[in-house]
Amino acid sequence: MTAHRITVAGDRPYDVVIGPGVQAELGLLLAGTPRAVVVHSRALAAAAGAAVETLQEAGVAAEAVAVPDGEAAKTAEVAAGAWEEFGQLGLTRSDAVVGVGGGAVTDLAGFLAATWLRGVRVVQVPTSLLGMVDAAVGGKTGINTRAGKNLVGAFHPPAGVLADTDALAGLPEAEFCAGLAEVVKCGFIADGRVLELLAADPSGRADTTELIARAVQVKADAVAEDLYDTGRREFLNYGHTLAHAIERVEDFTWRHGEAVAVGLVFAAELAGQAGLLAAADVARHRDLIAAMGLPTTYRGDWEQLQAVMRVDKKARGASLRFVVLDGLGNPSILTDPDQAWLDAAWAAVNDQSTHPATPTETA
Ligand SMILES: NC(=O)c1ccc[n+]([C@@H]2O[C@H](COP(=O)([O-])OP(=O)(O)OC[C@H]3O[C@@H](n4cnc5c(N)ncnc54)[C@H](O)[C@@H]3O)[C@@H](O)[C@H]2O)c1
Ligand SMILES: O=C(O)C(=O)C[C@@H](O)[C@H](O)[C@H](O)COP(=O)(O)O
Ligand SMILES: [Zn+2]
Repeated sequence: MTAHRITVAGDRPYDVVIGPGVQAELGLLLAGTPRAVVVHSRALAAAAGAAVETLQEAGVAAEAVAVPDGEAAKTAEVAAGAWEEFGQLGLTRSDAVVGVGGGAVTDLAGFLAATWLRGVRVVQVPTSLLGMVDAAVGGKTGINTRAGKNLVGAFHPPAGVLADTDALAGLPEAEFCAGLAEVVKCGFIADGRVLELLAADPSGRADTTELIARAVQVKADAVAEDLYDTGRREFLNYGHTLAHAIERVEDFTWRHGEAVAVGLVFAAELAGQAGLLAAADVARHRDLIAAMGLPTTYRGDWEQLQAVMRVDKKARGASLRFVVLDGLGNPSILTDPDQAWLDAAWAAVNDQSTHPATPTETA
């Protein structure tokens, strides 16, 4: 099977390569680089080992640096520990960082690359579906703080992204499913074909590579126009205002994609309340997301969630801003929606009678 190659345009364009075995291109991408550190969690030690080997065969002195798994990687303490290791390894500006893992590790690896010596190259090798379709692409890097998700970070585009679909064979089903939340998000905001493919096969297994390529194209188009998130890129945040609040309130024990799934239903309900989205399209959100095996409801403290939403990066001063759809495929920003609309949208996702156990409990 030939690989898909999607170029993300910008000052320093780069390719996202998608397909089986594409990790082997790492040596080519970093040829001539004296040294590289491969940042990974222990869960991905084998994939990181393969990356180190590929680099060494290409003449790059490569070392693996292990960090905690999942959201536990995205802390100031972990970043500080990695900076110390980079110092001991003597990483200079001609060297590079390679991120191997899910979105949490690629977010951290990107942040380390953005901050070390005020910026060294990073190549991302995402191993989760969510990392391939979203996190590893676009140069948003960051870590969490007690106040919220991704509150510290930098825009630091990668030098390349190698989405090796062979890695998905080892990805747990619940993680694959969580990654589909970002895929269906791209369907709702920009690419109706994604919605058709997922409606025909909600598991996402029949057309995985096409779905990855379509989601990456949606992201590439937004990032190329608006790297710094001041306009069109904000639409990629569809569903994330509530999602990030859920993640924070749940102490980052909810999968990002599962929180996004609830956030998408909430955002659709909000647009319905605002008279922007037809009832059938609101129902389409809920039905498709449920068919995909993702949560559509959440039981939580509405006052607390609203307080956390106020530190969302889209907020401006006292104004809350939400990405909503003014019809499918037509995202826009809704500023300071009526409290009654917010309360009604919350009531629609806070349906305790159908609420399952938290996703990580059922994994
Ligand atoms: N920077 C961005 O633009 C952006 C976009 C979307 C999401 N994100 C971030 O990405 C993170 C979520 O990423 P995620 O869903 O990949 O979660 P994750 O990184 O926590 O990975 C989920 C789990 O899957 C495991 N895993 C990953 N690949 C595997 C494989 N091939 N085989 C077996 N296990 C594997 C990981 O070890 C981890 O336990 C969140 O922190 C989110 O904020 C960032
Ligand atoms: O790339 C973007 O821009 C996105 O909004 C993609 C999101 O899926 C992603 O979760 C991102 O990390 C959220 O960004 P944030 O700025 O809200 O932290
Ligand atoms: Zn996201």
